[in-house]
Amino acid sequence: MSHERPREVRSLYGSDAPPAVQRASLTSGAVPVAVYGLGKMGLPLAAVLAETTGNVTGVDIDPAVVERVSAGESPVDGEPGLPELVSELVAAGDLRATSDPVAAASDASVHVVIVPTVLRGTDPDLSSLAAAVESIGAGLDPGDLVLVESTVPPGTCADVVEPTLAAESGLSTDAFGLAFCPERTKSGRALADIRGTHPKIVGGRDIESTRAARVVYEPVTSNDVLVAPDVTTAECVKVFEGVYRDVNIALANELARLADELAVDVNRAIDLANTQPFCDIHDPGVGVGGHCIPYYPFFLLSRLETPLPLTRRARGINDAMPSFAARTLVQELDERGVPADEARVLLLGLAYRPGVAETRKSPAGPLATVLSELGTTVYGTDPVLDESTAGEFDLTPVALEDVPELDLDGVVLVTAHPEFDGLDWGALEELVVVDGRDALDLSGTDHWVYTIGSGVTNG
Ligand SMILES: NC(=O)c1ccc[n+]([C@@H]2O[C@H](COP(=O)([O-])OP(=O)(O)OC[C@H]3O[C@@H](n4cnc5c(N)ncnc54)[C@H](O)[C@@H]3O)[C@@H](O)[C@H]2O)c1
Ligand SMILES: CC(=O)N[C@@H]1[C@@H](OP(=O)(O)OP(=O)(O)OC[C@H]2O[C@@H](n3ccc(=O)[nH]c3=O)[C@H](O)[C@@H]2O)O[C@H](CO)[C@@H](O)[C@@H]1O
Repeated sequence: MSHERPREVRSLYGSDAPPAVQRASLTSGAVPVAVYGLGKMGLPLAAVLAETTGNVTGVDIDPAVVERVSAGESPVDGEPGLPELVSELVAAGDLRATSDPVAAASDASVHVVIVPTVLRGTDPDLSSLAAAVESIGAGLDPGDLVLVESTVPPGTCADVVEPTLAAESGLSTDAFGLAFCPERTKSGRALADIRGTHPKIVGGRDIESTRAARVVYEPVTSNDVLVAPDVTTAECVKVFEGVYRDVNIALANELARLADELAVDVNRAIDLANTQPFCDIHDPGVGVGGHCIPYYPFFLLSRLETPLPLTRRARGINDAMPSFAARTLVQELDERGVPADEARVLLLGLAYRPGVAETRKSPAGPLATVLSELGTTVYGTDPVLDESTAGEFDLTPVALEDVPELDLDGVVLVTAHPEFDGLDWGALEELVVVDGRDALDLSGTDHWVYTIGSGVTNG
């Protein structure tokens, strides 16, 4: 009896092999995959793709990242399961790393781009994306598929990625596939999110690109793969999610300002309003930080002619929250006879979100600056940051265990890390506290407490 070997394909775009053969080729490693960018999101993505296909080359321009991944180590901290997974995959030969993007691009037939788009001022800087795409173009073959996961301004795939790939490869645009497939992960949950917390969105430059992108992601996610009508719509999905969040939080912050005039606890009003299924007002707070939400509005604002007054105003409202917190603190200190230039104030939590060692756009930055400019002595403590990172701000970093030794007048809770639950507030001298996250219950202490959204909650 003769056993015919199942036909294998090496590339997916334009393949007329049966879907089962294409899927089996991907999951058996016959379709080589390259992932460009091995950062906080790129490495988890490369790992999940390697787990699915057994044949992934990760590319990074940082030689230290390549060296560590090649040694089976994870340079990314704070992602449960990632160190073990990288170690296993590298030992098995399923995941490799290189700093030679053109060699990786020549070997691979599926190329996944997950490099960052940062802002220069308020302008999106596409230089990392352009560099990665140029390298891919230099190694691009007919039948290859390029999948962009990096969040980008809508229009980037059509205006930048496709022409660059065509120019660098010398191929006509119908020889290769291109789809935008946004990363929908949250730091600290990357592996679980990539494996299927949310539906995966794919939007191809043409129907064939969308089809080929589905072949890649269907075995990766346990969730649905949803098709966007085109590549630019898929780009909008990710940016719109971020803008929605920013605008919604701005509404919450605006409503929070009513607490004093109306003498109501706006936080509780929001909680109760949200029991109606059509209402989902987010949480007011001391500000909106991180590497995503404060940036994405500018992916629209800086590139499009249509005025977007709501989006722009929301950014301004959220950016004004650190000053509001500082003003509230300084006013109360002043009423107690402690002028700003004699006050000693501690910022609790400098990272932008609990449990994530990231400080970009953290409200702690402007808060520390505003207070320092008033002559206040500012300290900061954060259990997830090392001293040099905490020292990036206009403040003196202190370890959490040394907080009781400080002779403080005021505290602002910026980020409610769970480690702060252990603070013995009763042992601290009477303080002015601004709770920027509706996270403290200091009833039973002598501290005067102003909670953003609730007003004076103790004192
Ligand atoms: N971090 C998140 O929570 C998150 C969530 C969703 C989406 N995203 C999106 O994912 C993308 C990547 O974000 P991240 O947090 O992983 O970034 P990161 O800053 O942690 O890592 C980026 C990596 O890319 C590398 N790099 C830069 N230019 C390169 C190039 N030309 N070729 C190869 N490697 C290059 C850098 O050396 C770095 O290791 C961004 O577009 C971001 O918007 C991030
Ligand atoms: C829906 C969601 O989870 N999206 C995530 C988001 O993740 P993130 O890590 O940026 O975290 P967020 O929770 O959005 O917080 C940002 C800042 O807003 C403050 N905030 C938050 C909620 C609120 O009601 N009131 C607030 O004031 C908070 O303190 C912090 O400073 O962006 C990623 C990249 O696109 C996404 O991938 C990821 O899905």
